[in-house]
Amino acid sequence: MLLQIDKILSAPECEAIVSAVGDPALWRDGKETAKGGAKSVKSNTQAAASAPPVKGSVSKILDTLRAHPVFQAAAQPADFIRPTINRYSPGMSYGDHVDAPYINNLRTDLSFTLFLTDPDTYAGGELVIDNQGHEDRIKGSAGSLVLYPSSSVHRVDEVTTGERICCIGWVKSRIRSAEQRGLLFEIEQTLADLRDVNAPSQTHNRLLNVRNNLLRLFGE
Ligand SMILES: O=C(O)CCC(=O)C(=O)O
Ligand SMILES: [Fe+2]
Repeated sequence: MLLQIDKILSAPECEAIVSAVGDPALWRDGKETAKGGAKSVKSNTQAAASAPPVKGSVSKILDTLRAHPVFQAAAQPADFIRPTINRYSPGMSYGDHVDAPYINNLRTDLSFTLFLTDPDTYAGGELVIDNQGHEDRIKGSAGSLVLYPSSSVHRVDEVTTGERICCIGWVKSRIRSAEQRGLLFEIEQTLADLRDVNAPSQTHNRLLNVRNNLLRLFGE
């Protein structure tokens, strides 16, 4: 399942992060963290994770994701893995590749890209995800996020003008099976619908109990 969530961060929050990581001394060659075939097709820069402004920005982003009900329901995060602020300047791209199955000894179930710069400010830079032979091409507004299975072949098309800055990362989910995670997400959305129509609390609680018991059954 590919999911886009809008307005995870506001425009001023995105601008604040982009300016916090603006010092050129913070940026490293993205090849440093790529493995195998991905290394040869990766051309971007990444903000040094240990630098205080980068740490602060990433921790704000992770706090926001943990508190976001739709992200939480769709990803069921057990761990966030190597969240990274990346940047594509003109001429940079990341060709077709697959992400490593384990990063820092944690299984990568889901990948995310949180766009920090507005799509009007750069040309190119689409995130292109293979979806059973069909290509999903995503260029989100600043503050929006795309969540996709880490098992998909994907790439970032060349940026030709401007700068594409994003926070990317991986999630180890409490629910390993994408099918089970998808069913739980459907239930979660139905719970939200029941709340919207002020369904009797007994009805809501019964479905909530099914959700909770499936979490116990499917969770690791
Ligand atoms: O920048 C992106 O949207 C994705 C980057 C990516 O695929 C990666 O770093 O593995
Ligand atoms: Fe990737």
